[in-house]
Amino acid sequence: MILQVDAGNTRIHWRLVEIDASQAPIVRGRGHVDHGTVPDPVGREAITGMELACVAGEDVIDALRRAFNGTAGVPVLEARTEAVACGVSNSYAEPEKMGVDRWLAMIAAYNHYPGGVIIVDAGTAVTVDYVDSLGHHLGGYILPGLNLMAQALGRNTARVRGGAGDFGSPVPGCSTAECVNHGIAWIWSSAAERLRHDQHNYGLNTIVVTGGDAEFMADLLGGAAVIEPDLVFRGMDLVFADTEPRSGLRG
Ligand SMILES: Nc1ncnc2c1ncn2[C@@H]1O[C@H](COP(=O)(O)OP(=O)(O)OP(=O)(O)O)[C@@H](O)[C@H]1O
Ligand SMILES: CC(C)(CO)[C@@H](O)C(=O)NCCC(=O)O
Ligand SMILES: [K+]
Repeated sequence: MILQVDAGNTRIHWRLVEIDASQAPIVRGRGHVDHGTVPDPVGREAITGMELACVAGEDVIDALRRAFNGTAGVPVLEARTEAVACGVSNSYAEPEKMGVDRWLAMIAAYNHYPGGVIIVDAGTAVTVDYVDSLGHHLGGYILPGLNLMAQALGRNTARVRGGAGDFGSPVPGCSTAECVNHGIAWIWSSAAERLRHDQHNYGLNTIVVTGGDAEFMADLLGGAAVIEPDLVFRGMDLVFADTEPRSGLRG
């Protein structure tokens, strides 16, 4: 079995994947980056490889490497952003500067949704990427995530405090908490309109949404979006398809 780990800036997500024809996910879990959580799935001895995608700090990568190389002795493959992979070509002049979560999500989305795709990853930050029907990354956006917007307001003002994470609807707010929360809903509903506009303009078939706030974003996009929680992991499935131990066991 392969342990896949996606380490973001807020949370670490992981899943165990069977290496047979099905390559089916078996168990999954998540932990908080702050707590230095290292995935500890049942039957660690059954893990024959680890695949890692990390946009968190080097300390997080080191902790994961130590935990698995050290105690389990399994090979650790770390995904890197490249200029070209699995049909997708990167628009960055310096591809290694692009977060590998974005890159893997683009690869998975392009390979599963033909005809051009917009990828929205609503995590700590919200990233938006456009990939056309030929696999060309047209470019993207990096925005503060929903919680980050509320936190930034709270941190930099004396009297503005958000509510409890329920952003509600974009109607005008009538209290500080409502003004903050509805403001966030309002900004993102405008962004959703913009996304649908760009989708049409650039001729992209599908909008795929992933990340901790995927449902919130998909609601704003109405029927226009597909929620795909495992986009980063599915990108790993593709970029690591020909590496050990996957390739060996597939025969
Ligand atoms: N139980 C939860 N714990 C933490 N965040 C949550 C939770 N439920 C929803 N969220 C939302 O999910 C966001 C984090 O998304 P995600 O888990 O994709 O983070 P991440 O992978 O660390 O992000 P990134 O990849 O941008 O660093 C938070 O900003 C928050 O708005
Ligand atoms: C933007 C985030 C934080 C989203 O997780 C990540 O992809 C990242 O750290 N990116 C590096 C900068 C870039 O992608 O251009
Ligand atoms: K993420």
